[in-house]
Amino acid sequence: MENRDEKMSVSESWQVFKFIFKFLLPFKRYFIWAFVFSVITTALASIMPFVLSAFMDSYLTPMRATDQIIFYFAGLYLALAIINSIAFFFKWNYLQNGSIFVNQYIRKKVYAKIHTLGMRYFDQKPTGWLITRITNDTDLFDFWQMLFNALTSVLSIIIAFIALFLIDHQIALVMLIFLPILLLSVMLYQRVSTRVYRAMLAKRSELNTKLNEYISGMRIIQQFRQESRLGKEFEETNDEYYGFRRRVIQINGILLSPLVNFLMAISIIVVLVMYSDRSMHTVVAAGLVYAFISNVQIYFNPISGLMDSLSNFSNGLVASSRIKSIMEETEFSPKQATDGSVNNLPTITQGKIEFRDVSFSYDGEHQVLKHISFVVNPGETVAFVGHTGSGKSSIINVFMRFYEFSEGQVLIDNRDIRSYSKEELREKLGLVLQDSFMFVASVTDNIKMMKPVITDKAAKEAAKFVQADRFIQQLENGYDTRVIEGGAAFSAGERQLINFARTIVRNPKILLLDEATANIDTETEALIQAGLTNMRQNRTTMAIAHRLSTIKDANQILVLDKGEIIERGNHDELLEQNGYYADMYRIQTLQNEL
Ligand SMILES: Nc1ncnc2c1ncn2[C@@H]1O[C@H](COP(=O)(O)OP(=O)(O)OP(=O)(O)O)[C@@H](O)[C@H]1O
Repeated sequence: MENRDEKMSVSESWQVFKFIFKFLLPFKRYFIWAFVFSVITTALASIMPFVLSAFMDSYLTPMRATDQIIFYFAGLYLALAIINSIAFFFKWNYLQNGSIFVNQYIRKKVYAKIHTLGMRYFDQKPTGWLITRITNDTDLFDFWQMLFNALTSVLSIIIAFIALFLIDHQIALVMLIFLPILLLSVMLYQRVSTRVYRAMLAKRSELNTKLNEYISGMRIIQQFRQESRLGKEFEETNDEYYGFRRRVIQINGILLSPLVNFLMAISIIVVLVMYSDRSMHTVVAAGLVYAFISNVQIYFNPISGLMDSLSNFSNGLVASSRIKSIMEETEFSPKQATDGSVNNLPTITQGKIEFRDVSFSYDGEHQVLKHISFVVNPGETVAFVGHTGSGKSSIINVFMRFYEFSEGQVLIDNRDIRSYSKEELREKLGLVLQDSFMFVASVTDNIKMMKPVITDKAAKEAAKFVQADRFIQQLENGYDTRVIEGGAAFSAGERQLINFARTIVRNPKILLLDEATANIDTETEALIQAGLTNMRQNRTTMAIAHRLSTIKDANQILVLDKGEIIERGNHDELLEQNGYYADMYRIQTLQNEL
């Protein structure tokens, strides 16, 4: 994706620009006001030297300037300076606020969009890449500022030129010669700086991706002593990033101000030479020379700003093209037929589940589920067993609507799963994964998942129900103990118990247990098996388990192999079949005995 940074065609840039404009429009009034105040400050900057020039030429000769005249000119100059400062204050405020609002708005939109995307999208995008888009790229979305700066720079040049022309049209026309040279330097700067700047941004994105990977994988990194290798890798990327940053500084240092200042110095010399030449034949008013030179400065000064704006503009376009690609992403989370409607939505009352000839692939090429069919009656438990990678979790992924399936039908209470609203499915399907994520909040809030309708009492009851109460009571602050990010201070088993409570407090009709007891030691497991049995009462359950002892009592056990069901029946029936399940069971029993 970063490689897209290299070059954008004109039509691509235009598309991106149109896309950007949609986000800028709601905030246009900030920029219109900023522009109005900017016209005032620019005009005043050009006018103020005239006041001084008039004073210098008319009164700066012996005995001419009376107290009253000095007072009059000083007052006028001061009044203009005050108006200028006030106008500058408003210009600055409108501009900065407008930019902040645009950034805030686009970030909110990108974040909201990400929530509509399906798991398939997240499978493909590194987390660090996404974080960079939402944080850094949205910051580069400062188009109003850039457009504004470019516009006011041009305006400033035009006003200054008019002033020069009014003072002395002959010398003013000579000043025009500098314009193509200035434009050439703008183009040169843009070409050189954009390339380096983009490379720097790409490195920053890479750095974020790496950082995210390192922090999330810290445990494995430490376990396998990867610190020094990854440290070196990080250092290399970091060095490269700072290398590009230094080059950006060097380019700016050489091209941005010094070049423009140098050209300005030459033009001032030209002005002085021309005025000197003129003074040979006629009287040259010093005040006018001062006003002219002041306006020459106003004429040149915006050029560095213009260079900067144009360069930021093209970098912003690249950043925006990446934001655009997220906003136009169509890898949505699977749609429900009832999306958008609020009335007559069906509800799950029984909890009957049926898979009819379901096939599924993550990438559209490799089928990971092939013609899966089974029925689970309300209140019954179906268990999936099989080798690693045989497709057990994929059945749950399909059922949870994390991914769209291509063939067959999934039914709940004899209705197509797509006919239920997302909210109904999230409410009635309780998923317990192998490892559960905990949020930075109290234990109670982690059970309630910040849902206000769930009372503290209900949260505690749920914890008791799944046998989590005992360990929570032993925590320093009991249910009020604050959980640190990810629940790192809890054991995996403790996190799992809280997860059980979190699931059960919502009273789901259907339970999905994906290796739910894998992280719990045998002693704790014995304790919570009772809790799990309670949880399963009056609920339809789909359970995945490697330890067959935990699913012996399931009404139905489906044995999967390479995405197909190869055996089905209850524990006794499967032992009788003497196939794959019976083998697995014998091996596990033997291991336990040993
Ligand atoms: N997000 C994904 N994108 C692409 N392929 C995937 C994805 N998740 C799983 N797979 C592939 O689908 C197949 C089935 O995986 P699944 O996770 O369903 O197996 P499983 O039986 O649950 O395995 P385990 O017991 O190890 O959890 C595997 O070949 C796996 O590589």
